Amino acid sequence: MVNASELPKTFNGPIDLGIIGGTGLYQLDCLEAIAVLPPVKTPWGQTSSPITISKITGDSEEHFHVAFISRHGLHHQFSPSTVPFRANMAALKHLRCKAVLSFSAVGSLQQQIKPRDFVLPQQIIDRTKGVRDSSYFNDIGLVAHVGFGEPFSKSFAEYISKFHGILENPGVDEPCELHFDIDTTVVCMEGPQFSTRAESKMYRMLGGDVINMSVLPEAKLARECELPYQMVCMSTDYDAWRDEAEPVTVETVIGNLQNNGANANALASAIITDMANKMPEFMKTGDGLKGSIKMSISTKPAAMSKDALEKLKFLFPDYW
Ligand SMILES: CSC[C@H]1O[C@H](OP(=O)(O)O)[C@H](O)[C@@H]1O
Ligand SMILES: Nc1ncnc2[nH]cnc12
Repeated sequence: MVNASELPKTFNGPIDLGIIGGTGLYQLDCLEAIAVLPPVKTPWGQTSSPITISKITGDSEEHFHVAFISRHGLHHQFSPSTVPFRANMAALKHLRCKAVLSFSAVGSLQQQIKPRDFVLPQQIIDRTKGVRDSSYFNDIGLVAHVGFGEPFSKSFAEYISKFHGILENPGVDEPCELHFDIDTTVVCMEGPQFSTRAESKMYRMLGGDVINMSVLPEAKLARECELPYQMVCMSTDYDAWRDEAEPVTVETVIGNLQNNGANANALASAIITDMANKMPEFMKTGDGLKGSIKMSISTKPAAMSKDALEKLKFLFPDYW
């Protein structure tokens, strides 16, 4: 394998898929890098990590390009509250990604979602504390309200769920499952501390299935960038709701990261290979999101701030 420092630091063509790796997934070994962009500067700050660009050649010799960002940085230096979420999503949009696939280590709030199972949530409950910058449209002079009733891309989730057979659980009798249902809900808490037992039980009452600290504002920002977005949640623990068991610790999480990482690589590899052979419809059409941001702007053109518009050109060079 070529040393990252010997690879080009620029890449000019459009990227097809953006991938965000979370805890324990700081790179995707299934991908061979062709360029490594140093942390990208955006109007919302610098990305949390360099962006690794990879090229996959499909059956028809067409090239498919992937950009990978490590959410917490290559050395896990950004806590969930300090991840530069706006910069990360803006960089993927600027690179002209057509969709974003995100990975996250989560706690399970349901008995049937075992540690090492994967989950494709379709709903979110927001338990963050308002300390994260969660919009590109919160400045004076450019206000927009995007629809967020269905925060994930159902088409993308359906596409991913085709590959459920890929997950392995070596040395354990029970197979790893891929859970996907229209009501499956991820709770996003602020952290960095884990939940109390009482909170964990409350999240179950609210209808939570899994819990993490990072789906927000990532999913909101993807929506504001008109990007189809799906998070693959990888269960590492049973959080704190089970009275008979010790509440989650980081050791429990780490204990399951290795298997989850291997399955994440296998799943990503299958998805990318399939996409390289035939681009899925939701990526070709934009999954109904194309042009949505223009319709969501409330500010009258005469009152729009030049500064705000200038920043947004980074995301939407053709809109204003
Ligand atoms: C180390 S456990 C808590 C940590 O793990 C998850 O990270 P990510 O979503 O980036 O995989 C969770 O959201 C917390 O940030
Ligand atoms: N129990 C938990 N709560 C929040 N984030 C997590 N990430 C992994 N396990 C978690």
